Amino acid sequence: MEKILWELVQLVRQQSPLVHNITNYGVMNNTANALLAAGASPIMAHAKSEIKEMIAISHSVVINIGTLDEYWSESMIMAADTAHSTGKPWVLDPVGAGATSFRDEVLNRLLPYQPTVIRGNASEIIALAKANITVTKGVDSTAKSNEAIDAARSLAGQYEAIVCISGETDIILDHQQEIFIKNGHPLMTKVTGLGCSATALIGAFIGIAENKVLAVAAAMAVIGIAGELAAEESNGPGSLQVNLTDKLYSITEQEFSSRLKIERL
Ligand SMILES: Nc1ncnc2c1ncn2[C@@H]1O[C@H](COP(=O)(O)OP(=O)(O)OP(=O)(O)O)[C@@H](O)[C@H]1O
Ligand SMILES: Cc1ncsc1CCO
Ligand SMILES: [Mg+2]
Repeated sequence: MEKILWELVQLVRQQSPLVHNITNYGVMNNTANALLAAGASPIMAHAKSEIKEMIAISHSVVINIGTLDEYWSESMIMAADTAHSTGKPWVLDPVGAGATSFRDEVLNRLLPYQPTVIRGNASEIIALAKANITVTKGVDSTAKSNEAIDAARSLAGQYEAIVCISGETDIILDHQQEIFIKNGHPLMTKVTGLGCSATALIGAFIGIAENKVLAVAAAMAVIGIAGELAAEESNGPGSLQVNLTDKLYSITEQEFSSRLKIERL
């Protein structure tokens, strides 16, 4: 497994996929830098007048609703529609799902365009499944991670999507398989938008890999391991952000393979 995932890390470096991002103001810069450091080529663009042409030349699309507004939500829906109808892989980051009815309405309009991947933290994945009125399965008040897995399974089944729940353990699943990755560092939660960077990296990996589940696993593994390596050299969140970008750029096969903590069911 290390070998296959490492080959995907190398493939992103060699092929430098163009990743079209409609993402949020909070993370636009660090997300673009994470993509560049990993070897991909980012383009941040949200004007409705250029969405279709931009998607035509891109390998994949990232839609992140972090700083949603009325104009951007229309761009996102147009982008999701275009990606879906032209067969471009796309990833949805449902930032703040469940926080407001506006977010939930926009998410419910995006989901029918069948994201290739949905990546959120546990509470976002739970909220997304709850907000989705066509989901018949209720969400039990059991332990949080189990609840997120049920929500993720439900979303994966309904939209034929791969769902990734990030956190201490990253869980990646589709209707057939579940992968658990236990890399990363708690300090990563003190830097804004590392989840958004993870989503953007997923965009890069699904843009070039045939096997989309392994693509998501490779993206989550590389950011988790880069985060661990970076945390060991950092004094706090500020230096972690900088060191993590450097590690995404410089990570070696030896570092990747010796640290990877993965389980596949
Ligand atoms: N407690 C933890 N221990 C180790 N790694 C963690 C922990 N929490 C998060 N991570 C890692 O941090 C990265 C971001 O995941 P997180 O779940 O914090 O995203 P998020 O909540 O969407 O963040 P944001 O909204 O700020 O972008 C992932 O690579 C994840 O594996
Ligand atoms: C802090 C913040 N607010 C909206 S988006 C964002 C970045 C983390 O998702
Ligand atoms: Mg997030």
